[in-house]
Order: sequence, then C-alpha cells, then structure tokens
Amino acid sequence: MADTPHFYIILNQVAGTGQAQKIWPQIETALKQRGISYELQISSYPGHTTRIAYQFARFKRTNQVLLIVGGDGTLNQAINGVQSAGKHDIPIAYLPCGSGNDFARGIGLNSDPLQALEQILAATAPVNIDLGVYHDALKNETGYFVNNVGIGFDASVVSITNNSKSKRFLNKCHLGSLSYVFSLIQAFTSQDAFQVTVKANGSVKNFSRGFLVTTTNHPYFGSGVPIMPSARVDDQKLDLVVIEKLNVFFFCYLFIMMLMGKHTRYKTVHHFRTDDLVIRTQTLEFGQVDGEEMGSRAFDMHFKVTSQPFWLTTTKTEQFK
Ligand SMILES: Nc1ncnc2c1ncn2[C@@H]1O[C@H](COP(=O)(O)OP(=O)(O)OP(=O)(O)O)[C@@H](O)[C@H]1O
Repeated sequence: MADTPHFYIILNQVAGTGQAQKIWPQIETALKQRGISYELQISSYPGHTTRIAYQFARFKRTNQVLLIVGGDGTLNQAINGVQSAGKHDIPIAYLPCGSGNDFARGIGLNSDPLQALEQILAATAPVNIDLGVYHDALKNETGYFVNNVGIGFDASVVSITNNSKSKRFLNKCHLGSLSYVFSLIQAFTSQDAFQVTVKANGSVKNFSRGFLVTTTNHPYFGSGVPIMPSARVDDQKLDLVVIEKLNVFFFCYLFIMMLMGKHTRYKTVHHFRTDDLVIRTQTLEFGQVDGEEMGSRAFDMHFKVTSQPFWLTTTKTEQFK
C-alpha cells in the first residue's frame, strides 16, 4: 500500500468501562486534522464486532485498513470475523482502549490511544504478527486469539471478575485493581487442582494437579503480568505454561516472582514452546480466550499458529520483519 489507506473503524464504546467512548472525540479530531479518510461503525452489542468485521472482510476494497478502537475482547472479535471470512491478508490496526490492553503491551504499541494512533499513521506497510488458532474437538469449535487461552485459575479470575456485582462500582470509583485482587483471592480458594494432558513437540505429559494452564502468544496476561517473558509474537510458536496447585503461601510468593518475570525457574512451573499443541481435561473447568469467558467445560483443544497483518510501527518492528 503506497498511499495513506482509508480506515474502516469499529468502535466499542463500552470497552475499558466507557474509556473508549470518552477518548473517541479526541481520536476523531486527530483524524480530521490530519485529513485521514475514514468511516465509523459502532459495535452496538456483544458479538457485533465479529459480524461487522466479517462483512468488511468479504467486501473490502483495496487500500483499506480495519481499525479497531476497543479492548482485547473487541480486537479478538474483529480478528475472528476477518479470519472466518477466509481473508487472511486484511491489515488490522488497533487503538487500545480496554481495561487490560495486554496485546498492545505484547507488540510494543503505546497504551495511550493517541500515541498509538501516531504509530498507526506512521506505518507504510503491514507487519505479520502471530495469531493462535484453536479447535476444540469436544464442541467442534474453532477460534483465533491474539493474547492467550487459559484453562483453570486465570479463567476463574475472568469469570469471577465479569460476574462480580462490585466490579462496575469499583471501576467507576477507579478501584478496578481492588476488584481484580478480590477476584484473585476468590479464584484461588474456589479453583481445585485438575488433571490435564499435554501433547507438545512429539511427547505426552500428564499433570494430576493442574491449576493454571495458559497458552500464550506473547509475554502478558491479566493486565500486564508476564506469564512467559520470553514469548514472542513473531516466532510462529505458542508458549504453554502449566502451574500445579500450590499452598497459599507458595502461590503468593510465586505470584510476586511472576510479577518480576522470575517464576519460570520453579519446578511447579512447566513451560512448552511449540507450533502444534494439544491440551485435554476431563473435568469441567473455566476457560478464557483473550479475556472473554469460554464457560465451564471439558476441553480437547488443538492449537496451531497462523499470522495476521497489522498496520503499525513499533519500537519492536525490527523483530517482526
Ligand atoms: N455495544 C456493546 N454493548 C455491550 N457490550 C459490548 C458492546 N460492543 C461490544 N461489547 C462487548 O464488550 C466487551 C468488552 O470489550 P473489550 O474486551 O474490548 O474491553 P475491555 O474488557 O475493557 O478490555 P480488555 O479486554 O483489554 O481488558 C466484549 O465482551 C464485547 O463483546
């Protein structure tokens, strides 16, 4: 694409508990001041972004970029729309306006949407970034993810946070972190150890006390926690981290180590890096994909890696080439 592209924008106003709606007028002003050609679609219900992105992908003209304004969940829906339309060459740009913004962190996109806009407008060509793909054989369900798929503890945290009556109130009082801490404590007490089978790099491993089973595309989950600091979005591999159930004291210690990115040295933390992965559970466990709930179910997940062109420049751009 030689010329400045036309931006087809999908805005999720509820992302970041309304932050996206608040920041949008400033983004629009910046676009107008720069004479950028764009059109706007508002996502008006959960799942609407997938439908809009699907339609856009099917009828897209040349020199257009799909620009997502929202959080990781909105981006996930857009990618699923585009990929399920069978169009794998549509460039996507992203302005992080969610509560977690792990994907932006993972690819070196500024977490301030107006700064991120500069990174987008400075781009002259798309860069390919890895996407995870899963197929759950039990549900015959296929999906794409930009961040991670978690089974067990992290998914319990997502479920508890999303269903917490106090979350909205605490977020409004700018105490979202407090709601997150409550969810962590509640998830730790309610999440039992479970059996999990992992098939990766030609070998099979059984864990009888699985607790956190997270497959990630880049280092971060849970709003900036470095679950696997060495994970990269340009290596055509996924990183699986399995943590076994621990007593509360060691868990707290390990969590602090994780915040510092130093947890991988402990023997209760297992790491696999692979492009062909199977994860099976027998019991009903919570699942999450890019922070969206998958429900409580048994899993027979087959993972692969594909790629998605993104429209951006980052300080990490060199590593994507
Ligand atoms: N108009 C809408 N009304 C209600 N929900 C919507 C609407 N449009 C999209 N959604 C839903 O909003 C949810 C939250 O979006 P998103 O994940 O992008 O924001 P977030 O949770 O604040 O960010 P992050 O995932 O980065 O923490 C998604 O589950 C999406 O389906």
